Amino acid sequence: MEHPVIELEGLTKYYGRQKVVDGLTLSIGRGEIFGLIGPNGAGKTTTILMMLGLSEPSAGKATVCGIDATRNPVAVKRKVGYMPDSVGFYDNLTALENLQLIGRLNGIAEQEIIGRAQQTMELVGLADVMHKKTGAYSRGMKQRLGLADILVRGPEVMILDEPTLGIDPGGIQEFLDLVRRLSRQQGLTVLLSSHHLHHMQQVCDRVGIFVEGKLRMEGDIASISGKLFGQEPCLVTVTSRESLTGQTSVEAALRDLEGIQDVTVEEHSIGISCSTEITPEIVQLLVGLGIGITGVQRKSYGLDDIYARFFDNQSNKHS
Ligand SMILES: Nc1ncnc2c1ncn2[C@@H]1O[C@H](COP(=O)(O)OP(=O)(O)OP(=O)(O)O)[C@@H](O)[C@H]1O
Repeated sequence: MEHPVIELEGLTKYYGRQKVVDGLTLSIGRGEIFGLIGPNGAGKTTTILMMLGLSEPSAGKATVCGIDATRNPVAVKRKVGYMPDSVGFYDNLTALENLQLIGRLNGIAEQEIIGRAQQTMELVGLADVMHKKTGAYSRGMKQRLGLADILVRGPEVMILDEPTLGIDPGGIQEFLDLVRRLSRQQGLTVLLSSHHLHHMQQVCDRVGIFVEGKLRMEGDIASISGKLFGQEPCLVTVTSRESLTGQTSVEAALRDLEGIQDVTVEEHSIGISCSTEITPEIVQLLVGLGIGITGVQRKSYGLDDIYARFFDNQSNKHS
């Protein structure tokens, strides 16, 4: 990577004798959305705190926007907006007043504050409720206000720790869409931490799987999936309107296709495993045989499979 915005080199943290982060090396590029994925206690928050200069590494280095976070935490703070897993605001002030206060505390010129706060509320989709007291805000609204809190300071990097915690499913989708839109619009680099695989899959350009303080694997979902499941057969399931019971010619014809490994015919479905992607050939053949196809499904491997496979390997190693 040419000019990484976040660069971690051998980052290590001990708490007493417990090694919580273990030689973490990682680069994140400008405008990238990166997901640090790991179970509770993996060391995500500790890593984030070291990136912000709020916790001192036992070894290694965290550089953000070219600044050593440990040596110069104040300069890093100017470049990075951080949203902890629970965001606090003054409940008896309106959202706009809260945001103005944040602007003031961050040294934004008084004549600029109101305009900038209002503009930011529009950006995060809270313009119509900005005069409401934050005590009456839902968790999802507070998370949006958390983004506004970051954006009003004009950062280059956003670090969001478990941002989807406690938001309802519809709210999560909207929140993640918003993060992605903001990142793309403003060229913001985003680091999210989470143990919610599906959420990260929706928003991240690249993810790192982080377990027991170690980065076990990183890349985009497709490349991780390729590494883990590249040798796996393709699994295709075709469902039919008519009963396939006793139609031995269908099975025989499928078995003659190149790349077929196995065929299982049931009453209204055929399960096919193949060594390469030949779904179109399968469909063509079945249509040619006059089968009334009602559905075709190809198993694809997502983050859940990656995670499950990864932990399966882990538990095999430990057993
Ligand atoms: N200040 C501290 N002193 C001692 N141990 C700590 C401290 N902070 C964290 N730990 C321990 O370090 C490990 C990693 O914690 P960390 O909070 O970084 O994990 P995490 O991946 O963010 O998990 P979670 O999702 O639960 O927040 C845990 O075992 C935790 O108990």
